[in-house]
Amino acid sequence: MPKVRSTPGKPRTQGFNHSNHSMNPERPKSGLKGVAHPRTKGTIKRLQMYRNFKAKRDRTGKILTPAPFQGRLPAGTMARVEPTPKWFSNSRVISQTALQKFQDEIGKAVKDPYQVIMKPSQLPVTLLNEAAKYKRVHLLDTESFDSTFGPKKQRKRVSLKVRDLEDLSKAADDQADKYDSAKDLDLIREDTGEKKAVRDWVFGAGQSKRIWNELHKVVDASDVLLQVLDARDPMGTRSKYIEEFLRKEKPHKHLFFILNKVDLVPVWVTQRWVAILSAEYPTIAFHASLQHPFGKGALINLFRQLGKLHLDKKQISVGFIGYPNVGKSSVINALRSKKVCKVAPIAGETKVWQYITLMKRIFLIDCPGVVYPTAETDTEKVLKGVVRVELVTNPEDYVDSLLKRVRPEYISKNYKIEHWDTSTHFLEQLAQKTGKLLKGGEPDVTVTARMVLNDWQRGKLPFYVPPEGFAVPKSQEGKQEEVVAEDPNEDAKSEAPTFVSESVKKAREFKQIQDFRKIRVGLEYEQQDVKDLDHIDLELLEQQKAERAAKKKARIHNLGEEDEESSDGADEFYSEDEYNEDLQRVVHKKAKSKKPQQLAITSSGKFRVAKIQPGDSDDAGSSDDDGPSTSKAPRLTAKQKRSLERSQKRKKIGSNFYETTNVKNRNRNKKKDA
Ligand SMILES: Nc1nc2c(ncn2[C@@H]2O[C@H](COP(=O)(O)OP(=O)(O)OP(=O)(O)O)[C@@H](O)[C@H]2O)c(=O)[nH]1
Repeated sequence: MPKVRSTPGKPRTQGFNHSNHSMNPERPKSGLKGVAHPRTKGTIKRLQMYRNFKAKRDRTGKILTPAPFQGRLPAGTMARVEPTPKWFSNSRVISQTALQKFQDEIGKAVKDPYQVIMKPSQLPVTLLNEAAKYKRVHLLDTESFDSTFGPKKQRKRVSLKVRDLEDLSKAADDQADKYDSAKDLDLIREDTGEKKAVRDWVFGAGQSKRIWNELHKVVDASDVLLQVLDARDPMGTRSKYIEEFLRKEKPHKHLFFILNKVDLVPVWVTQRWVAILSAEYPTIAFHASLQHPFGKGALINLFRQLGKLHLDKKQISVGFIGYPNVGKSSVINALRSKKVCKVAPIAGETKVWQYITLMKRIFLIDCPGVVYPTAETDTEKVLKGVVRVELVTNPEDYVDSLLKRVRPEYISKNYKIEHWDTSTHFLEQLAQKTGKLLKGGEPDVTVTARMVLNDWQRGKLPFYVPPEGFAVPKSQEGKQEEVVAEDPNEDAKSEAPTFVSESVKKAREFKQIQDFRKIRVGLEYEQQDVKDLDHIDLELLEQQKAERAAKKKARIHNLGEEDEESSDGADEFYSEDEYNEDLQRVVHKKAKSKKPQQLAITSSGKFRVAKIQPGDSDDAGSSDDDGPSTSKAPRLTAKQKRSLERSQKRKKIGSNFYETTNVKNRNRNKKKDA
């Protein structure tokens, strides 16, 4: 029987479609002859969609049935945009005053190195910079109207700088006036026999493309950057270039200063430099030593504050950047109390960046020393320790400047030489004294000069650049002027504010006031170099100390009942000694008690005691495999366990072969005993 359709030629609009047509999503899959891979429903629907989105045209191309987007509504009908709020989901309108307030307040916070903006990516930061609004569309800058239709469509027009003959003669006259024969490279000059010496390659140290790449890798990988400065010459080892780069290009990265080697300068100098530098960036004085570190507590405290501010981040990377030989690797070693980075008294010891884990969430990155593009002379490079003394060709050339920088009393004391006229005279006397002689008893000036320069680079000769605002003693005025005149960072110096209370105020807000009296100065300074400390922060320090002691007492007293929620002053300063002391005391106390409690150190550095719940899981970061603990024994964090182990360990000298080596029969004797 023939099929019956309601309207011949039109597709079926209702009922089941049983046809075997390949575009029928309902067609039966089985029994299709000659079809190896029948189309799935999804494919058919997609193909239908393409078909429906195409306009149907006749042979001449005239549209018979328009595609949905090509249709025109008949005159008089109204087209409406669907009234839904989703059209506005990505935008928000704020009033002009609110925008102004946002720009003022966030703008201030962004520029302040003492403030941290949390989640900057979620703020409309482009609103801060009005220029950004206009910077977005640069269509005409990148592509002019002439080249819009491709390079071949460009109209070739001769570009002439002048329009007529008059213009041309005027331009020629102007050029003739400006001509400077000294700058003319094509001018053939008479050979005077005088030629510029080729610069020694050693003076290019720390400037190679490779080192700069390393620096940029570290900058990119770090959330926080610590610029390590040498306390003897902080402005000379500081890089305005990097600071500017970070401020403009990476405003979300925090920059701090570490004033290292504070054991080599008088304490008041450290105090004053910290105050000067703190006006610009938070500064921490540091002595990178494994035995007697200074500033470690303050730095760890800073990391903890940062960790607390960025609880959303899994880890915080801290990059150490700075001049060669300022002690970046040493600071890392001091923080870890262990030799994890290679350290040497010569520049360029760190070759590539390296990652070091400090805490569970804090990673440190050591960077090779970078020399920034400034107009430094070779003498400055040698005296800043940028170049290795053994590679310098004529070391005696630099001794003269060295003798001008160090007070004669210190030189006399160090080398037991009373008087000298010139640097050569000094070197000759020293060579005689130390037995550095050539054939025929001639003093070996070169080797002696190397020795003196090495002493200087290793911090054996007392020297420091006087901090700004320091009145130079009358007797030393001439010498100090020379030092100041040679300083390449003269601009930076004059920009630096004097010892203002503003910087002290900032440091107080930052809660990193350090007790400079604890610095162990390793060099003997005399006369004018010895000065009292400014008591401006010391009083505050005492006050803070008393407060902390009272709080600590209360904390120890209340230990067991105190809860994290009830604890206040999460940002309080907590020195490293106090921290270790507390840790030991609490660990021992808890280890003795048999209360079924779990002890943990909260992120705020407080001790939190929480009741053990049945089936309570281990701390996420704890990697100890001490086996399952019973509910009765106090559960300790990995750090506490390690500290407990350390305190219980017997002191050994040397090592037992069977304990340190993985040998087959290690437990043979033990079994026998059993
Ligand atoms: N007296 C004193 N010496 C320090 C201090 N910190 C570092 N040094 C010494 O300075 C020298 C250079 O230290 P490094 O840690 O290798 O310096 P660096 O900045 O990593 O050097 P590069 O590897 O060239 O980048 C070493 O001899 C250290 O012992 C400090 O606080 N006090």
